[in-house]
Amino acid sequence: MLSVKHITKRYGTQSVLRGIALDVAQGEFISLLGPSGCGKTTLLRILCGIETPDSGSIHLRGQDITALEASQRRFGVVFQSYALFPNLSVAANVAYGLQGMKRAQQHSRALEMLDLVGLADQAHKYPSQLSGGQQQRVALARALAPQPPLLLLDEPLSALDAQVRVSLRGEIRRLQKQLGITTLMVTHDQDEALSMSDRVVVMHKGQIEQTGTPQQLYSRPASEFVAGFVGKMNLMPALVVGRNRARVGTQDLHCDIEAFKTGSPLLLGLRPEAIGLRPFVVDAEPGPSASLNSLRAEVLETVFLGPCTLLRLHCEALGGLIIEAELPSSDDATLPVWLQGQVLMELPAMSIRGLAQPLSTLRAA
Ligand SMILES: Nc1ncnc2c1ncn2[C@@H]1O[C@H](COP(=O)(O)OP(=O)(O)OP(=O)(O)O)[C@@H](O)[C@H]1O
Repeated sequence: MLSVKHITKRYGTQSVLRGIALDVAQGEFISLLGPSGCGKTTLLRILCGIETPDSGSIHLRGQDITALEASQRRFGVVFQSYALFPNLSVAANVAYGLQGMKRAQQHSRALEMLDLVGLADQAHKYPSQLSGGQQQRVALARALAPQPPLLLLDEPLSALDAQVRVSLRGEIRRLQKQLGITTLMVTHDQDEALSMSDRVVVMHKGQIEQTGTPQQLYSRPASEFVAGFVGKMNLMPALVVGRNRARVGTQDLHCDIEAFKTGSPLLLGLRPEAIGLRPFVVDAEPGPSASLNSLRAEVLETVFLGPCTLLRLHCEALGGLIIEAELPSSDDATLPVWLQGQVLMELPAMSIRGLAQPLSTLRAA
């Protein structure tokens, strides 16, 4: 439905976007996720038509729209600041973009949209009489009223307090699915991106680092940056020593690294919640098996986080690395006594991923 081809943008000597390419299907909800300054807002502004790229093109349903003005593109846009007209009623704000329609039609369409966002009874009020969350719902109704081909959301929830933000996430997603409107949202909040999107585009230094479903990004991050930005991950420098086997410190680990060549250095990634812990029994320490790597470790610290407890573990065999594990809290939220001193740390082979360049991309290069 939307195709972005090799967009580049410089401001002076700074290269802000470097060869962005992205295809979006009809009805998809895509998040552009990345840290401050990675270029996501610039990309959204280029899509809106309020900024021009230095090179590359944008195609909507096969038509090249790169040279079209923002007003000709007719995209719905919602900004972080609600940008409502303070001197117009809520209904008049929503009707604002419906200039081509007759007045009565404008009004009934505005009421219909306000009904969709649950604000039909607030139509007569002025923006200053509404809460932040309500104002953002009005902005959403206004953006959707002219039935735009594409909805662009620029950090739409970041000005709201935490509770409103979470409930509006669900509301925006429900509405987007109901209307089947193709949507791109800029955010720096990973929870927001993971919970709302069909696919997430992770951006870093003006480039796309990885594109995938929330589940793909979480379970198979392609790089150290994605692993660190989307959730938490233990990172272990390693050397591939055989098929699905890598050495960390003095320890060989079974892991899920099919695509890596023997002899190549790589970074292994392991989520804290994938790690199992058992009591350590002297002389009963099992060695690594093909499915589970069992290693002795010392508990350095435990931090209670509510739904889980974070443990920092020192593992001599892994070259003295500090590994973080997360244990789900029990009913009474107390930790077993054996979680002091020495424990047996179990690292499931299938959860240990390779994060450096896989063999296939090296071959392609
Ligand atoms: N009009 C401009 N003139 C010069 N530099 C700009 C301009 N707009 C953006 N930049 C620079 O381009 C880089 C990317 O900015 P952009 O706003 O796209 O990042 P972002 O990922 O959206 O960050 P944030 O989340 O902080 O908004 C930044 O270093 C910014 O300072």
